[in-house]
Amino acid sequence: MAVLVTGGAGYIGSHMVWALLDSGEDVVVLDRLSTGFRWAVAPEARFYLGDVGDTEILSQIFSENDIDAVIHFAGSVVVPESIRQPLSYYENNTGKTRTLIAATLGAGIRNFIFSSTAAVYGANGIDRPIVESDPLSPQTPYGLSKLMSEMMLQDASTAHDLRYVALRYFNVAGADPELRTGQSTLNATHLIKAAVETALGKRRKMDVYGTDYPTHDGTGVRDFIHVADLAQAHLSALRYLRKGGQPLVANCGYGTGYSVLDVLSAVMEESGRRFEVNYLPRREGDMASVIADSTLLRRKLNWMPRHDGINEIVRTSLEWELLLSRRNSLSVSGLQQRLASLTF
Ligand SMILES: NC(=O)c1ccc[n+]([C@@H]2O[C@H](COP(=O)([O-])OP(=O)(O)OC[C@H]3O[C@@H](n4cnc5c(N)ncnc54)[C@H](O)[C@@H]3O)[C@@H](O)[C@H]2O)c1
Ligand SMILES: O=c1ccn([C@@H]2O[C@H](COP(=O)(O)OP(=O)(O)O[C@H]3O[C@H](CO)[C@H](O)[C@H](O)[C@H]3O)[C@@H](O)[C@H]2O)c(=O)[nH]1
Repeated sequence: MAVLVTGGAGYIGSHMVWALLDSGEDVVVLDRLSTGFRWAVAPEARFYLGDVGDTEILSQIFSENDIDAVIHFAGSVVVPESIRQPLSYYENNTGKTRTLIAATLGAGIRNFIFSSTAAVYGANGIDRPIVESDPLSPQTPYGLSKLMSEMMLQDASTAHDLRYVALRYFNVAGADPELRTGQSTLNATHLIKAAVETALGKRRKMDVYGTDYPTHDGTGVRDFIHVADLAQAHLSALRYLRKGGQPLVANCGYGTGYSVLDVLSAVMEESGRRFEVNYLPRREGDMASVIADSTLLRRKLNWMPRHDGINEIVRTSLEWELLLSRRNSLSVSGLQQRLASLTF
C-alpha cells in the first residue's frame, strides 16, 4: 500500500517523505509548489504537480496508486499573512481540506492524518502546558482555518468510515539530521529560520517582536519541536490508524519553553557569531507563552522524542542553512570552519 503526502515538497512534508521511505513505505506526493520545492522531494517518491483542491488530479492519484492513508500537510502557514488575507486562508486550508476529505472518502480510503496547530488554542488564558481538552480560542484566521478542518474531520469520521489523527504542532524547527532536507522556505517568518539566516549574514539584523510579555525575559516563549521527532509522531499515528485506532487529536511538543532571547543565544553560541538584534513592538496575533502537554501523544502513540533540546534543533537548522548557502555559492567560509570543527 502507498501513502499520499500532500504538501510533500514543503518543509515538514519533505521530512515526512524521507521518514516514510526510511521505514519502507511506498510514497506518493501531491504539491502545487507554491512554497515547496520539487528538489526537496525524495527521488523515490512518485510526484504529482497539482492542487489538493483539484478533484481531477485527486481521482487520478487515487486510481493510479494503491493508497491506504493520506497525510495532509498542504496549506498556507504564515500567521500574520492570514490576518491580511483571511479568505485565501479559509479557501486553501479549510475549503480544499474539505475537497480532499471528500475525495479520500470517495476512494474508500479510511486513514487520514492532519497537520493542525497550537494556534487553535489561541488566547485561552492558560498559564501552564496546554492539554488537548483546554479551551479552543483561535486568534487568527490561520488558527480558525485549521480548527474548522479538525471539526470537519470529526464530523466526517462520525458519519462515515474514516479514522483520523489530527496532530497539533507547536513550533516546528530543525532539519533532517542526515541533511537530506531542511527548511528552505523563501522569506520565512519563523524565528529559528530567521535567526540562522541572520547568523549566516543573509539578513542584516534580527527583529524581536515584543519585550514586555509576562515571561522570564519579556520575550515570547515557545515549545520548539524537532522536525525529525514530528515526522516520527506521524509514523506512529499511521501505525495506530492501520491497527484500527479511534480518532485522536494530540499535541506535538516537548513541554519545554524557550524565549525568543533564549533562542537567539543558542543560535549565537552554535554559530559562533554575534549579530544585531532589533527590538520592536509585539507582533499582531502573538501569544506570550505557548507550551505543549504531550502526555497523550506519548501514551496513545508511544512517541518518544529523540532530538529534544534547543541546541540540537538550532545546530541542525544552521547546518541546513549552511548547505543552502553553499548551494547558492554565498561566501560563508568563517562559519563553515566553525561548523566543520563541531561534532554533531
Ligand atoms: N511550520 C510550523 O511551525 C507549523 C506549525 C503548525 C502546523 N504547521 C502545519 O504543517 C503543514 C506544513 O507546514 P510547513 O511548515 O511544511 O509549510 P510549507 O509552506 O513549507 O509546506 C506547505 C506545502 O504545501 C504546498 N501547498 C500549499 N497549498 C497547496 C495546495 N492547495 N495544493 C497543493 N500543495 C499545496 C506548498 O507548495 C508547500 O510545499 C501546514 O499545514 C502547516 O499549517 C506548521
Ligand atoms: O523574526 C522573528 C520571528 C518570530 N519572532 C517571535 O518568535 C516567536 C515565534 O514566532 P514564529 O513566527 O516562529 O512562530 P509562531 O509561534 O508565530 O507560529 C508557529 O507556531 C504556531 C503554533 O503555535 C503555528 O502553527 C504557526 O504555523 C507557526 O508558524 C514569537 O514570539 C514571535 O514574535 C521574533 O521575535 N522575530
